[in-house]
Amino acid sequence: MSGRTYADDLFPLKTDHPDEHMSVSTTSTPSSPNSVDAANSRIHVGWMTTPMDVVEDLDRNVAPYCTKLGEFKYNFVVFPVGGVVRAYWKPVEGNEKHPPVIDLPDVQLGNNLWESYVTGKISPWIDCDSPDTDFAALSEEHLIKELNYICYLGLQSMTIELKRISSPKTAAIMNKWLWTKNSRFIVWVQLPSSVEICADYDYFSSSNVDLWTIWADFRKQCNNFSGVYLQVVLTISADLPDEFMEEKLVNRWKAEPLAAFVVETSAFGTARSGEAALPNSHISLLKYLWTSDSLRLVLRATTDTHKYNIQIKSEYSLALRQAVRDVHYKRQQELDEGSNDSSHSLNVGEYKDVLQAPLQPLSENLDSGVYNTFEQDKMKYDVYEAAVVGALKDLGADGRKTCVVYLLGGGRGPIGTKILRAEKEYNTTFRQGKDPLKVKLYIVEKNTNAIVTLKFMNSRSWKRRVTIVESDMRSLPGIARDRGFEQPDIIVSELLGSFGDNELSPECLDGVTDFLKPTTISIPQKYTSYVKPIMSSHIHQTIKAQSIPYLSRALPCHGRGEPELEEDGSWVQKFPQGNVVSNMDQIYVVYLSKYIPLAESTKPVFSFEHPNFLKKSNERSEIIEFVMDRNADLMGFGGYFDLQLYKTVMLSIEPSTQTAGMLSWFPAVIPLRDQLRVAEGDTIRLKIDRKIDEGGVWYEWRVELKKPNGEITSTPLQNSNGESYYMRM
Ligand SMILES: C[S@@+](CC[C@H](N)C(=O)[O-])C[C@H]1O[C@@H](n2cnc3c(N)ncnc32)[C@H](O)[C@@H]1O
Repeated sequence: MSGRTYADDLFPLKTDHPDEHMSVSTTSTPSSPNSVDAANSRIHVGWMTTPMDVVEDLDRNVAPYCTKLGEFKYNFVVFPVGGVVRAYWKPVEGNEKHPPVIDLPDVQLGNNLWESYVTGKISPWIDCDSPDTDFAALSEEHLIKELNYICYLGLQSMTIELKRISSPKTAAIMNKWLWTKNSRFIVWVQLPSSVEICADYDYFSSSNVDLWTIWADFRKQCNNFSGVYLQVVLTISADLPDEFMEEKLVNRWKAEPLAAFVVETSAFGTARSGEAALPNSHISLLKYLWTSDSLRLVLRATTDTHKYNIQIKSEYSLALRQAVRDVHYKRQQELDEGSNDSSHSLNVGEYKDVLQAPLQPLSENLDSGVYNTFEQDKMKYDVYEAAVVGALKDLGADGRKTCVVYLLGGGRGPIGTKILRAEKEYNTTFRQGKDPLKVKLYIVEKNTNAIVTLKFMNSRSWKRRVTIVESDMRSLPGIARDRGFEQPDIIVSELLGSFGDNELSPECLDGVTDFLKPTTISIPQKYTSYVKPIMSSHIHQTIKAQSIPYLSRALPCHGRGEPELEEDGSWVQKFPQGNVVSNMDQIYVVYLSKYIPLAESTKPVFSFEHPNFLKKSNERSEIIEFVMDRNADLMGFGGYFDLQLYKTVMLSIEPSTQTAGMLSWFPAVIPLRDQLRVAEGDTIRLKIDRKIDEGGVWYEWRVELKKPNGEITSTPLQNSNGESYYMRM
């Protein structure tokens, strides 16, 4: 059995092209995982059929046509869905307009081949946004016909090329189709190669437009439909527009559902070897945006050289593969080399762009698996140990013999172990083994299940040195009085979420203030949250699209409401604000991948210092301002924090000071209900409040957008009264 299929015959990958290995980097051997052969099958290069290909009866000879393309190393084809005769019909001015009927017979290819090897192209003459209303109506009618024929053929993907800056009618048809049709295929929206070639381009009125805004408007007109089905394709011609040259503009495509690049043959020059080659600027662009090997490359002939120089077809496909074939491989190698122990034990890749609800360890007891995940982060605990050593050093300078330390919220005890190690480290380093300082350790934990582990640890690892207190720390002052506990010299805690205070560390630690000495040191001493504006239609859609299965309608959620018993006996959590609003008005934890920051640096939001002897309120209200430097869609804000454990000993997930190798906290995301279009020079102001009542804490936020002309608009207030995201005390 050869294992060959009909598809192998259709798109054979092996050729006898003698120059093949010359035109591809000579550094890899065929047996390496990144060899030419591996790249041929891993990187998909397609051929877009154009009028230059048209031969007699092509619409009925798709199979031999594809076989020929396969020999030139193309592994799919972008073919007019109604056939080439219809696709290249030209309406004649003033005449009755009757386009040729769809005539691309399905039985010439197996259904699986239509599915996997053919991307249907909408006939280029179709222009639903034409100012000629009759022609626009005709175009609408025929666009629907072609969409239906794509379904009939069972194609998995199709492409429609935008000819205009503004295509609201085309978008409306696609929007209705995407939202209402059962048969789903991926829609590739192919952008023009520059704004200037658009049919409705006007030098004066189009000055603020770029290719990204053409796409973003189209996506918005399709109500930001899921990027799994609505994707964008960039066209690369000989001249690259500025927005493909400037990094901050190019990187916006990393936040969009980019499907493919259509590279025109006019972009190719000739290498010294005499073969077709792309200019360096084009290669850099492709490399920069090649975020995954699942992206596709499509060759579009804009010249007819290939008719006379058949071999150039393989040169094009090889040059395209060569441009990107190392990118993903090298990136992976770099990641593997740069990763540390913690990242190996926690496979962070699995978490990319996955929404996680922030933990609420105060109101919900954590389980053993979650504690186990925390404990993989060696770095965090090492830094805690260093902070405790620092505090013992300062306190121990007076020669004292004991130091009373309380670990508040001990979990399964990893910081307890570090505190005892810090004692040893301090005695070895600063007391040279003489007059050792003894740490008297108390561990307070309210999770009754974790107490089982703490007691076990005490007998097995800590030689019963630790006093385990099963209690909410806010009751500690009373308990300590009743049981005669000593006041602490040091309190140590780790009650922090991705946005710093969002696991209610301030409220918990304030609860022990009455029990402290004026000299008690708190580790941490201070923490600050930070924000940075971000763009990501993927995360926006993911948050919006969350749904609650019927049987999960009463599971604990994060709003203020409690589940209610229905008349039919089922329980349900009601969201008077609606499910979508409730989704958007929450804070998430996300290992951000498909996003870009819209500012170079973060700005601080809320700070808390401990001990809070002055009993300062933990309510906060801040306005944080950023000036936008490009056209973009603001999706919301990335949230981060840093933690001053003791003096200069810090932990941080704030990007500029991030603790290397620490994985305990992924960034927080504070979303807006809708993506907000901003332009270069606009100012955005995040107005965010931290509010408190007797039952809990919540954030409320909105964004004010100020245009350079002074005009101000505001997004709706989110999470008013903690309806959607309420952190219970
Ligand atoms: C984020 S976990 C950290 C656990 C542990 N220190 C570690 O680093 O692995 C916070 C712990 O504090 C406990 N906790 C939270 N609020 C508390 C409170 N008010 N009183 C006592 N324990 C609390 C939780 O049950 C949880 O075990």
